[in-house]
Amino acid sequence: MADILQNVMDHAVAVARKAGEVVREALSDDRKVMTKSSAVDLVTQTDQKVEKLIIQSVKEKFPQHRFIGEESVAAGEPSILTDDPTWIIDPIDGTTNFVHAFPFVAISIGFTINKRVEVGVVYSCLEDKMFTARRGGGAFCNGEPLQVSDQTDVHRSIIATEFGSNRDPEVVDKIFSSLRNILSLPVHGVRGAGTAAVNLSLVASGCVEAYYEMGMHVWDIAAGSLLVLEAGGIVMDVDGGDADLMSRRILAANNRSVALRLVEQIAPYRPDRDDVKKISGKWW
Ligand SMILES: O=P([O-])([O-])O[C@@H]1[C@H](O)[C@H](O)[C@@H](O)[C@H](O)[C@H]1O
Ligand SMILES: [Mg+2]
Ligand SMILES: [Mg+2]
Repeated sequence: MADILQNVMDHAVAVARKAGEVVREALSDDRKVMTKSSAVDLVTQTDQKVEKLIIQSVKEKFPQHRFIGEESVAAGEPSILTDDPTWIIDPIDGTTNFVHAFPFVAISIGFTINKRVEVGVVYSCLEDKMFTARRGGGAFCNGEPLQVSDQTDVHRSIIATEFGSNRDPEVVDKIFSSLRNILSLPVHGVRGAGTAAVNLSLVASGCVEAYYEMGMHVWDIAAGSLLVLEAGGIVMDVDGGDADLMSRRILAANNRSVALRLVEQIAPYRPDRDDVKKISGKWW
């Protein structure tokens, strides 16, 4: 098992680096923008090209492994997590940033066995930061070990979150209700990098104390959640319950005391799960 996981890690890092090159080059091209679940859920040909590149390369090396890839799911592939070895891929996390050349864009690759993330690689390709984690083996950025912040007081914390791409009025109300509660605690600040994977790497790096979101997908958080755990942090549901990769809800924090103060402030809602087939023939 140990050797397999090392091979997986090495391959994930190599292919993420290659994908990052493609993304960086594409920044100088015209970016034709298409939409998916809503008018602000963007996708480009580069997202699709990079996902193909990653899946093809992994298939050659690990022909038995399964995949859950953001753009494959958008094209109709199922998004079901099984006990089999599975690569969970977000070819461009931060597509809106990519479209606008806002400088945080990541390739996120998580690898699960028995539905548990064993390897996580987040390549923040415009910063050239390669974040890596193996379960039980620590978290690293460009080879340097990561450690979450030791702040226990939420009032002295920075909290990361995102607005996502769901503009239903009830969802927007919940987002603002959580934000108002958290800002008024008060906290030192609220930030959002525009990519869930980078937000998680910021928690792992100790630059922000926590990140929460509802509505993101398993490919946004699979790799980054392991970074946080391996840097000494915790990952849970936004209501304080157990984390569930497919629930589209996450609260990742440096420690339990900060996390539980946030649980009290977050107005929760339940997006459709990643593993629930909503419309026949389409997995959203
Ligand atoms: O679409 P994408 O750019 O891969 O991923 C999105 C980003 O992570 C964004 O920060 C988050 O708010 C969304 O929920 C994600 O879907
Ligand atoms: Mg994403
Ligand atoms: Mg993406």
